[in-house]
Amino acid sequence: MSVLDEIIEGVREDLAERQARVSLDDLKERAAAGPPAKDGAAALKGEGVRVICEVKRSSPSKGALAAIADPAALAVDYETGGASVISVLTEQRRFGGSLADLEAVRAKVDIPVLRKDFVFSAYQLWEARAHGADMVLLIVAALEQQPLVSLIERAESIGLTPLVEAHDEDEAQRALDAGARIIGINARNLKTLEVDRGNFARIAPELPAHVVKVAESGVRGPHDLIAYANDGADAVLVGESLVTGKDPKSAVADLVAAGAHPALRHGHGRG
Ligand SMILES: O=P(O)(O)OC[C@@H](O)[C@@H](O)c1c[nH]c2ccccc12
Repeated sequence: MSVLDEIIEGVREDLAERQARVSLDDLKERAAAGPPAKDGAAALKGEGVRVICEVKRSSPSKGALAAIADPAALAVDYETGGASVISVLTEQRRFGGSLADLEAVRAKVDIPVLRKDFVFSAYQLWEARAHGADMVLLIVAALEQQPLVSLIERAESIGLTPLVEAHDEDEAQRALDAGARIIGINARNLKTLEVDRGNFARIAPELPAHVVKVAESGVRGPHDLIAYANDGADAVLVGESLVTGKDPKSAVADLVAAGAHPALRHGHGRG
């Protein structure tokens, strides 16, 4: 069994427990009572390279990364540093996250918030919306094509902007076929946990211009952002280097400054 399969098995068990406690109708009511979702796509477009900052306590590859007693305070630091979107891991067993984290972050920031989890059901989309998410991650490697198509459509119909994650050419093609408008290329293979920063450079140039391209994982600092920018990234998604660093606010500011550099404008350094 791959790491991804193991994670999904745990997610299924935890989901069954929540589904037994909270009805879909309850979630829909909560979602309707809250403010409408913010436009995640708009937040990632425009000049320069945008930075998505992640609240991440642990990971299957590295174990514990940071305690993060106050995820909302960290998210405020990210926002103050210039983040465009906050990603909140809600998977409990391997990443140490929760829906409570998502809700706490949502309450304190104004920028769009992404629910980062292993989503395979409409129930999880409603959970995301009910707890304040504006965006949701959908992982191609974890989904058959038909569910992927349905989840993208369903997410959009309830106001969530899907970020569709691929890690190789085939998955990127499946994401495109499924109608994804924002595609994340993960440097990490979720089945083996190996990181290959070359993934993005291989795949991104093949994607149509209208697709928002997000480089995910392995960004250690501004030099990695600039490399991704030169390969056509519209945004980067950063977790570990921010939560393990001393000063997340200034680390984000350094990334944002690198991403806003005039040399990267107009085709991100290729024009
Ligand atoms: O911590 P990093 O290397 O900066 O990576 C962040 C993010 O890309 C990573 O957490 C991630 C990318 N895709 C995922 C899917 C599920 C869980 C986590 C992820």
